[in-house]
Amino acid sequence: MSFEHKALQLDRVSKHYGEVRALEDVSFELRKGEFLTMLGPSGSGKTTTLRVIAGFVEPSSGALLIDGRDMTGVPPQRRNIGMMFQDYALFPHMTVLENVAYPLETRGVKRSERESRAREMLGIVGLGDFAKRFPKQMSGGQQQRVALARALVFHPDIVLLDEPMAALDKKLRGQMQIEIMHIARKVGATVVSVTHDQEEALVMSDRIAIFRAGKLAQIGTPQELYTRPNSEFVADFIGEANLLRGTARREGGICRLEGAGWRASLPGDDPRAPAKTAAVTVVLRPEVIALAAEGERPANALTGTIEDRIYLGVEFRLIARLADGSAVQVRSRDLARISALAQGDAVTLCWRDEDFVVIPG
Ligand SMILES: Nc1ncnc2c1ncn2[C@@H]1O[C@H](COP(=O)(O)OP(=O)(O)OP(=O)(O)O)[C@@H](O)[C@H]1O
Repeated sequence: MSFEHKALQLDRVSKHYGEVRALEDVSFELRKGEFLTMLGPSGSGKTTTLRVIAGFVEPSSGALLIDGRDMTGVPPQRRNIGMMFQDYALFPHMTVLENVAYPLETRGVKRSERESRAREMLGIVGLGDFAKRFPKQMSGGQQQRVALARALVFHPDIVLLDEPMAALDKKLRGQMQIEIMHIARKVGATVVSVTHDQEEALVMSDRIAIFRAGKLAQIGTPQELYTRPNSEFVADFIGEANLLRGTARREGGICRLEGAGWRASLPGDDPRAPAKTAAVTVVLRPEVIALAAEGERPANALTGTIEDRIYLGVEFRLIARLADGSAVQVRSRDLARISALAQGDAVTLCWRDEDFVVIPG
């Protein structure tokens, strides 16, 4: 067994402001070098979690450990944490090099070493030639990389990013997401980021933590959250999801699932199969649904009528209306067959056993 410390551990952390439960029993751990993004609706507890880690907010209960050390009572300046916030607030009267060297100065590193380390970090963020400039002579993306260099230069245990891309335009944001991820990986930084941007979370993160009303709804790799969401909330929050309501019941060794206009089945020993008759919601991503072949009677199927068919170049978006009036979204590259369909046509759609998620209720 390895005794290496986790870079970060939150153990049942809660934060209450009077009646407001900003955080409730939040627990997770990060390995060294891991990149975690916190995602969730406004007011769900992301910023509070970031502040608890930084030490600006003391938890009401629970424990926070950084590199195995309990942080209770340790003030922010005594935690070895780098931060890059929305307004990355570079010092306007200092050169780029002085900005990056600043955290080393406050930590008592001597001048010659400060300068060489700041230069090295500027090289890593691709700004080796900009040391003598002032922030206002740099573009938004460059300024942001200076801020990142400043957050990383003192080899922090953890780097906190709060909406790091919010001030950038969409195109630059996409580039910077990849760049920041690469730089963090290169220096082996353990990163906790907060964003409202789902795509940003998917692009940058080793794992994503989804928050809902102060609680951790689910934490996992982007693929795990997308393919195995544990709730309707997570299914809806990451990507698009069709939610089919129905009932599951046992029939011999098989679990049959059924609702208005759809049916599916699972082997009885499949972990997704409920043990006894229960209300269920089936989650189907639009791209796992296909048109059934002529005359086929698939085990996992839904029948409906075509309501709309939208051509998007590489694929079609199909909207089918089920018997109970609910709509199902399909994304398909079966261009030839879908082109032949018209509004109001009856269709049978199908999907593979491994491509659906069953959620109780
Ligand atoms: N100092 C405070 N006093 C009282 N309530 C607070 C305080 N700080 C946060 N809260 C409340 O705690 C809850 C969680 O807030 P938090 O800022 O962590 O959410 P968030 O997920 O970061 O939201 P956003 O995406 O809008 O930034 C909210 O209901 C908020 O109003």
